[in-house]
Amino acid sequence: MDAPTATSADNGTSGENGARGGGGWFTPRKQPAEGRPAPGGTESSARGGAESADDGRIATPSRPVASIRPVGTGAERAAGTPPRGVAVPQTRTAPEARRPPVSAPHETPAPPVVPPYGAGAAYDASSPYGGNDPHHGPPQHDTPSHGGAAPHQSSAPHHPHQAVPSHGADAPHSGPAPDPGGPGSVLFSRVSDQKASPDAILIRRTMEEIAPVADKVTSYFYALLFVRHPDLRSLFPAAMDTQRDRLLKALLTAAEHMDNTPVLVDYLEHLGRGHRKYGTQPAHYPAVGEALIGALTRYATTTWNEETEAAWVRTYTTISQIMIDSAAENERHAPAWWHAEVVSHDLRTPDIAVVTVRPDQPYPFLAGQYTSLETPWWPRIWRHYSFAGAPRSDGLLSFHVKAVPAGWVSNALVHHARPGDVLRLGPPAGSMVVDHTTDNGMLCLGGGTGIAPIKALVEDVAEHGERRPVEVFYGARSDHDLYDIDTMLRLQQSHPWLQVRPIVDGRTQLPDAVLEYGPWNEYDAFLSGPVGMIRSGVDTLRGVGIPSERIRHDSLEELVAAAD
Ligand SMILES: NC(=O)C1=CN([C@@H]2O[C@H](COP(=O)(O)OP(=O)(O)OC[C@H]3O[C@@H](n4cnc5c(N)ncnc54)[C@H](O)[C@@H]3O)[C@@H](O)[C@H]2O)C=CC1
Repeated sequence: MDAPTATSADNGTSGENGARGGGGWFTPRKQPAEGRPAPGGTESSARGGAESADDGRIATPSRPVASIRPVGTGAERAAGTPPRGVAVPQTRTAPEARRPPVSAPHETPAPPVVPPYGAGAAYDASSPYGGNDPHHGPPQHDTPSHGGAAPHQSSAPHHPHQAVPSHGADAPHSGPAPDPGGPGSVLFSRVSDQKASPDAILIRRTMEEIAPVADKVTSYFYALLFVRHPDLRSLFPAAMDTQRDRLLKALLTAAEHMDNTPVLVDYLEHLGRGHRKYGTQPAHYPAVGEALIGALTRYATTTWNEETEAAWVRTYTTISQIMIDSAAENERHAPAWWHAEVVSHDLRTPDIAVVTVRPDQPYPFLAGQYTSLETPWWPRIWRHYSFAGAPRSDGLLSFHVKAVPAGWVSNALVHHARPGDVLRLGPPAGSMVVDHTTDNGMLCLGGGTGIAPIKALVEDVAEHGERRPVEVFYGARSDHDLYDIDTMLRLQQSHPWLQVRPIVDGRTQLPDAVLEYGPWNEYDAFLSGPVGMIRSGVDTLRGVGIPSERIRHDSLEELVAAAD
C-alpha cells in the first residue's frame, strides 16, 4: 500500500476499550451472532498482539484505539443516501434500498476483486514497485515543478519488487511483504470457502458484489474520507489517480485473506511499518474504517446486512490494530524515514542514471532489498528502487534509475537531481536476498535496470567469502543498454566463482539464453527486471528443473501495477 491509511506511534494505546468483543473500533448496529467468535478476543501476543485464534483466524490484538461510528446516519446508510458533501459517482443509478440478508454462504470460491497487494507491494506495494515509473504522468519533456500543481494523471509505482518468500533471511526493519502472485509463492493463497471462517465468507461475498463497481467504490471511499476528514488529504499525493487505489486495494485484499493468518500478519506488519513515512497515526485508522464501511454499505447493496457489517468491522479492526502495533514497535528502533543527500549523479545513458545518496543516519538493509524513495519535486509520491549494491562501510546507497516516458519520479531523478538535493527514503523491504546457510549455486537473471539488485547479491556473496558458483545473465535490448556491463565484468575478473554473460536481444533473448548453459537444477534462481521477463523466466527455470520455491523475484503485482 503506497498510500497512507494511518498508523504509527503508540498513541493509540490509551485505555479505551475499543476492541472488545467483535466490535473493534466500530459500533456495529448489532453484535455478532452468538457462537461466532470474534477474531481473537482480547489477548495480545508477543508479535504485536496478533496471532491465530483456535479457529485459525487472526486474534484481535488488545491494544484498543478509539471507538468510531459508521459514516453517515443509520437512515442515510439504509437508504443509500450519501452523507452531506459526498458526491456519488454519476455513472451509477442510485443504489437500491438494502435488500434482505443473504442466505447461507455458497461454497464457490470467488476470484479476488483486486489483485493482492504485493507488497506487494509495496505495495508496498506495493509496488511499488516498469520502467521505473508511471506510464501516465506528464509528458517526458515536462519539468516537474517543485511541489507544484497537481499532475493530471496518475503515477504507478516504480518497480515492483517483492521477492518470493526467502529462505529464512530477515530484513533489518521490515519483514517480507507478500508476493501473492509470485510463482511458487503460497502467500495469500486463498483458503477454500469450505475452510473459511464465517467472517471470511461474508467478506468474500461483499467483494464479489463490488467487483464490477470497484472504481466507484474507490471514488466514494476517498470522497467520504476527505469530506469527513479533510486533514487527512495532506497525507496523500496531490495526484491520487493510482495512488488512491492502493490503499483501498490493500485493505480489501487483506480483508479477503484474513484466514491466511501468518502470511497476512507479516503483510500487515510490513504495511504498518511502511506507513510511518506517510505520517499516519493510530487515530487515522478509524476514519479510514468509517469510509470503508460507508463505501461498502453503499455499493454492496445486495449482500450487505448487519451481520456482514459486523464481519467487516471485526476484520478491519484486526487489520488496523496489527498495523498500528507493528508501527509502534518499529518506532522504537527505526526512523519513519531517512533523509538522503545526493552525493553523485552518473548519467550512464541519455535515460539511465546511477544516483548515489548519503542517508542522514545509518540505513541497515540487506543486499537484494529495495526502498521507497520520494523526491523533493513530487512530494508524497514514492517509488521503489533496489539498492544497487551490498551495504557499504561508508553508508552510501546507490540506485539505478531509468527515466521512462511520463515517469515523474524517474525523470526527476535522471534529469533534475544533482548532488546536494535531498531525497527521502522509506524503510528497506523485500526478501530477494542471499541465503547464506546454503552453498547452492546462484543463477541470476537481470534485465535492464533489474541488474541493480543482482549486482548487490553478487557483492554480498563476495563479502561473505563464499565459493559458490554465481552465474549472471544480464539482458538488454542493445549493447548500448548494457550500461553497467563494465562493473559486472570487473566483478567477474575479481571473483573466479562469478560468470557474467551479457545477453543482447537478437538470436536469443534473456530467459531462453539460460537454456544454452546449465544444468541448473542445483541452483537457486533470482530474477529481476520487467514483468514479462520474470514471467517467462520463471517458466523457463521451472522447465530446467528449478523448483518454484527456489526461484525468487520481484512482485508481479507491483510490476503489473507499475505498468498501469
Ligand atoms: N531500477 C531498479 O532498481 C530495478 C528495476 N526493476 C525493473 O526492471 C525493469 C527494467 O526495465 P528496462 O531497463 O526498460 O528493461 P528492458 O525493457 O530494456 O528489458 C531488459 C531485458 O529484459 C528482456 N525482456 C523484456 N521484456 C521481456 C519479455 N516479455 N520476455 C522476455 N524477456 C523480456 C529484454 O529482452 C532485455 O533483455 C523495469 O520494469 C523495472 O521496474 C527491477 C528491479 C530493480
